Amino acid sequence: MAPHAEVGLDFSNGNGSTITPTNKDLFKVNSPNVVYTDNEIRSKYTYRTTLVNETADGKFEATPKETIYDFKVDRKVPKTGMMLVGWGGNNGTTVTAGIIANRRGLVWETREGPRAANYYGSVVMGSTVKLGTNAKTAKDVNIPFHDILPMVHPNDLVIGGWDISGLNLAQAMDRAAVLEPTLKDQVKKEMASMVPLPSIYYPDFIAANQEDRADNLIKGSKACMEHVEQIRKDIRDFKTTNNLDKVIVQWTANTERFADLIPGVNDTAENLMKAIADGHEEVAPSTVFAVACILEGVPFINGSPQNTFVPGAIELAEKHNAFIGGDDFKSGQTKMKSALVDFLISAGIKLTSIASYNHLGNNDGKNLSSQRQFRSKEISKSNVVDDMVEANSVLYKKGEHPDHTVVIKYMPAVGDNKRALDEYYAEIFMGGHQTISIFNVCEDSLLASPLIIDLVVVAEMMTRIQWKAHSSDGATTKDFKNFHSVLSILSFMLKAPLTPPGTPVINALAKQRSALVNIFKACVGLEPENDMTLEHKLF
Ligand SMILES: NC(=O)c1ccc[n+]([C@@H]2O[C@H](COP(=O)([O-])OP(=O)(O)OC[C@H]3O[C@@H](n4cnc5c(N)ncnc54)[C@H](O)[C@@H]3O)[C@@H](O)[C@H]2O)c1
Ligand SMILES: O=P([O-])([O-])O[C@@H]1[C@@H](O)[C@H](O)[C@@H](O)[C@H](O)[C@@H]1O
Repeated sequence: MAPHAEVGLDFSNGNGSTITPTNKDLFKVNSPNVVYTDNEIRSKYTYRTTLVNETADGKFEATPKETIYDFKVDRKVPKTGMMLVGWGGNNGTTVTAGIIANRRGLVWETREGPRAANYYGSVVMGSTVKLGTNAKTAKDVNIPFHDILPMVHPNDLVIGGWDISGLNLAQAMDRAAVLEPTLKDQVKKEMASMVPLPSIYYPDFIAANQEDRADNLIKGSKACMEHVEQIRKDIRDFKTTNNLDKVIVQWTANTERFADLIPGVNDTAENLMKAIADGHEEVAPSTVFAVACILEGVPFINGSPQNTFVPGAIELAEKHNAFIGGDDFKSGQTKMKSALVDFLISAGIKLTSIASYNHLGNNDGKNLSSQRQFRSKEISKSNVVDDMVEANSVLYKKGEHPDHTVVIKYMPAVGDNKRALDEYYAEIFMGGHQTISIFNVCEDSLLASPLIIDLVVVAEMMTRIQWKAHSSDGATTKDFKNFHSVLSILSFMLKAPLTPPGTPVINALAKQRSALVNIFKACVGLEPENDMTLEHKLF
């Protein structure tokens, strides 16, 4: 019997043998539940959970549950384009220069001596995951995250995008004042040839202080179908010109004010499309970009905190089986918060207040100096503790939560080098208190740029993973399906993770990373990392 027939994965390359992984794969899973061919990795994965029922006397009954999934991964790594909205900004210019520097293996002089290009801060390119334990030594074997599945390499990304400012990327990089001159000198020729496409500009959605850079515009100051169609054409032209297989679009433009949620305007896909056609004032530029990408079948990720994905946009994505993700890159202060709060509360320490202040002097800070744009950021920076607090009914009564204040001030002098000051105040054993004070200098764009890379690489990978479930009688649904349109798997990189409607939001950083790693491991038939290490305890 073919080694895999017994698990319903009888899959050969037509001449009766199953092709093993090519030598470019760092590892091969040796399992009857995993089949490799030239084009695909197929796995059969048993997902184990526990269903809990509350009994009449207020106790719980826990019942283990097993669901078997088939996963299919397309192994062909596509030629991929990354189009950034706000390409001429601090993040856009920095991530572009960073990828060029890595692609060319650049080294540049600094006061502390030579520095070489790297992808530090990228979970995909800079972290490792545990593959298993060495059969002989029983020591952990850890491999680069990027090698778990056949992912796009950032060096191969073709980069483009839009900006309301017409500066070329070299001029914009100088304006951003993020990178060392000795590095800029080595990439500026290539970046000078990069010019952002004109974009849509609806003044009421970003701070008035942004108007002076708005000189590269598509005609029209409110939503219309012409804007949607122009953006779709831009994407198609970029794909054709660069002979791309895939394009992923990310919003790294300015933070917009929240859009009002209005029944009949943005509550359904149909109403949103009608609102755009009617030029409704409440449709934001970021939502127009999201709609254009959904209609074009291109994943769209929102790196800013505004509510781009109004209910109508989410419904439209679901209808078109298109991928969306967001919101708001989780780069410095909030990433620290989502780890520290998880540590304190899961250690049984009762966090009672969080004071979260920062000042920065880049254009993002300038835009956020306007109250309505700041409010978008205040929301995304404040909600990040909710799940951890609600999960601990020992420390917190229902509805009880720590005091939490977020302050952001614009101080031009410090530029992109944001100063974050946090105080965490907690109740500890027998009426004691613990005060944790953190001073965190975040070079904001150097922290955000690797997240832009992670979001593109993971989102693209998700377009090549499909699944189907085995029913209790062992039958499976006929066709493979995509993951849900809302890519909540991206949450590790985002402050306010967008999740499928009605599903829980997980902000705890360790849980977010665990979900990302273990879903990718499941796609090659590997068990989730559980850290029990029984092999080191039971002997
Ligand atoms: N650490 C970080 O840098 C960080 C972390 C989390 C979130 N963010 C968010 O990422 C976004 C970008 O940050 P940044 O520091 O690069 O800001 P930035 O102001 O330097 O860049 C934003 C760019 O967007 C352009 N722009 C504005 N409206 C546009 C539109 N409608 N179409 C196309 N371009 C438009 C601007 O001209 C500017 O070049 C902001 O929303 C910010 O809040 C940044
Ligand atoms: O990611 P993080 O460091 O918590 O949050 C940051 C804010 O503190 C900062 O003021 C803002 O300009 C950045 O866009 C970013 O959102």
